[in-house]
Amino acid sequence: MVVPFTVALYTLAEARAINPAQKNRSRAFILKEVMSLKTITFSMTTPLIDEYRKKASFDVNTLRNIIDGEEFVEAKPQEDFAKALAAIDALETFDQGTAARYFLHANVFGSAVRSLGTDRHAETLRQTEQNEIVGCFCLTEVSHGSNTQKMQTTATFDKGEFVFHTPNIGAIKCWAGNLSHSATHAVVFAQLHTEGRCQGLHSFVIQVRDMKTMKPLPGIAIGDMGEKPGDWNGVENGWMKFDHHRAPLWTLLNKGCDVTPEGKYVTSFKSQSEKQSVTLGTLSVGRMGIIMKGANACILATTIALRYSVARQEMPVFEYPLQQYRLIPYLCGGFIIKIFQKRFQNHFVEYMWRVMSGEKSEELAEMSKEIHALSAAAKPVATWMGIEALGEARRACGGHGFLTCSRLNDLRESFDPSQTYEGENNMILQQSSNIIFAKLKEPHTRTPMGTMNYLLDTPKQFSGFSNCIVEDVLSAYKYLIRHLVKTSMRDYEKLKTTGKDSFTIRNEIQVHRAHTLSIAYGEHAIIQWGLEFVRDIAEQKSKQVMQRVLSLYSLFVLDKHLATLYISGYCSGPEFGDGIRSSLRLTCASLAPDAIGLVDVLAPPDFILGSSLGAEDGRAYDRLMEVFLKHENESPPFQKDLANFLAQRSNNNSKL
Ligand SMILES: Cc1cc2nc3c(=O)[nH]c(=O)nc-3n(C[C@H](O)[C@H](O)[C@H](O)COP(=O)(O)OP(=O)(O)OC[C@H]3O[C@@H](n4cnc5c(N)ncnc54)[C@H](O)[C@@H]3O)c2cc1C
Repeated sequence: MVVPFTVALYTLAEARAINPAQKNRSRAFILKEVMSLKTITFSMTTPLIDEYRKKASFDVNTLRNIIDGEEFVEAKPQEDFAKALAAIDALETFDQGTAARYFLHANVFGSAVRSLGTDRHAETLRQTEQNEIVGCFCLTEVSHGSNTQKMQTTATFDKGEFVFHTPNIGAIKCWAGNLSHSATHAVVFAQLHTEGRCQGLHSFVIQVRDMKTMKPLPGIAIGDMGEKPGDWNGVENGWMKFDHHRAPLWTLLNKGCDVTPEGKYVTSFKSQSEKQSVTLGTLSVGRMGIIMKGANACILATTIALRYSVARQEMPVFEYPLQQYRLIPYLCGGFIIKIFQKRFQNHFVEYMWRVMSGEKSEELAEMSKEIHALSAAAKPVATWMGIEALGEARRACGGHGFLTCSRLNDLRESFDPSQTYEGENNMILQQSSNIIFAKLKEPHTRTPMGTMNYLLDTPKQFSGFSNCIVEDVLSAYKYLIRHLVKTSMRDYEKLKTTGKDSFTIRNEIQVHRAHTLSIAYGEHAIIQWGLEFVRDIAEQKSKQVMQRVLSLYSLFVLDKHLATLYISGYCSGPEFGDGIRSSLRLTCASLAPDAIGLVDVLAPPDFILGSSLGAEDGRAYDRLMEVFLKHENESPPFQKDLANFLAQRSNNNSKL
């Protein structure tokens, strides 16, 4: 059974409850089709694409079950959470807007209340889970997004209540999905003022609309931010302005801190930064989900472009090695990022389970930091690859790729903001490197998920290739990461002597240093977990093809670091660089016969893919003609005027 699609029922039912029909496509229809996926068969109507199917060295159904099967979602005790995430994964290949709305309500709003609140928020949580209320998440303000410390909305203790206020235009909350028309409740981040001083950024869960009239409560103004491209138009990204809005004390999400009825601030956090990192740690949930968007973007892009490439006659353009090189690595990226995200999600579900069970161990605190570092590194790595894949796929389909019916431009627009929300990619990479630097000050770097275990090792320089190219790639990454840690820290220490503050110094060591370090850390973890997954595959043909899929992904991402590897002294002379690049070309060519089979493993059914170029029967031209013929309108009125104008011009010219 294929987990993500069969469990779509769960999400679709839930999502429909909170999402007004934004589109004409019927979700009930999708659901019916989705449920029939278990018995999916190919229609075999075009000899050309079927010839390519026959070239696959593995069985598509077997590999599909290995990659996407039920056994892949291991988190049995927390099945509902895992299923909900899997269902969102399925849903967003069809419509990111609906998926985002549901995710924001159930996972971002819900998780914030669950992880930052306490028993007194149990009723809000129950209402969220039962869809009795609709939630949104309000962090960003008009003049501040990435720099969360500078948020200006205030929540001031006054006579046993909090008074929420927006001091200026720049402090208006904005971008919150679900807010414009639907949200009844919001998690709001505001500077908490009590005992005559600001206690820093805190989170609150407040009601924002009357449940019956759906009008904003007194002291709250809400509006919509206007049109956006792609699926995001239906997401209701809204703005909210407070004018001395009063809310009860229990609205403070009070894990680790509270305000007494007398207005006294109490906290068990040792420092502001500890509190800040716990408060914002809730964003990891969103980031983890967004990693899957990177995989989905790669899968949708290459499904469309590779199927079209084999249909593009006379000689299919697929046969050009450059065309293969432009697409197959992204297909491999789709597989490997998906594998990584599923494992990460299993860890995360386990972590959440332990937190909810009340565990307070040092190991759990370590895990929280590691989840934060890894999600902040892997989200940029995955989403950048996904957006690149969609751009390359659009170009690889030539002019027809530009047509709306290819869906590639729509997809690119819809996936684009994944680079920005839940932490702008470049910004959150800083969080990842900061955690790595802090970890390096400890006596050992062993971590619960094992992604930092190697940080204190002394990696060796390149001395020749082994018989496992992925291991070779991992060795190069370890050296690269060590080099980037050393150079970043060296520059940090140097800048410290100039008297600059740590915020400035951290910003100044990003280019070619900490920024690249976080990317390399994320890529290393993705490859390492991919290797462990592939090693465990028992069925030989699937294992062999997945070894090549992993090799190609690993070589493709490492290739981008060659210059830094040479600068670092890891290698000299052409052997290493030539070796990596020739392996890259050879592995890509070796995967060409398997490419269409691999696409079939992860491709959604046609009605979800929604592309004339990428349909599974390979009849791209017939489908294009269907679209062309739909636009064969009655003659437009201006044609008559045009004919008159042309006749007049011709008369005038003949008189000259
Ligand atoms: C479709 C969409 C949905 C969203 N949904 C929500 C939501 O539901 N709730 C919510 O609260 N927010 C939401 N957001 C807002 C989003 O989280 C912010 O846009 C994001 O955090 C970036 O903040 P910003 O837009 O203020 O950019 P800025 O912080 O102004 O950044 C602008 C640019 O400057 C760079 N920059 C900033 N600081 C630094 C630095 N120190 N060093 C180097 N470069 C820097 C950034 O990398 C970025 O490229 C959404 C955004 C989008 C596009």
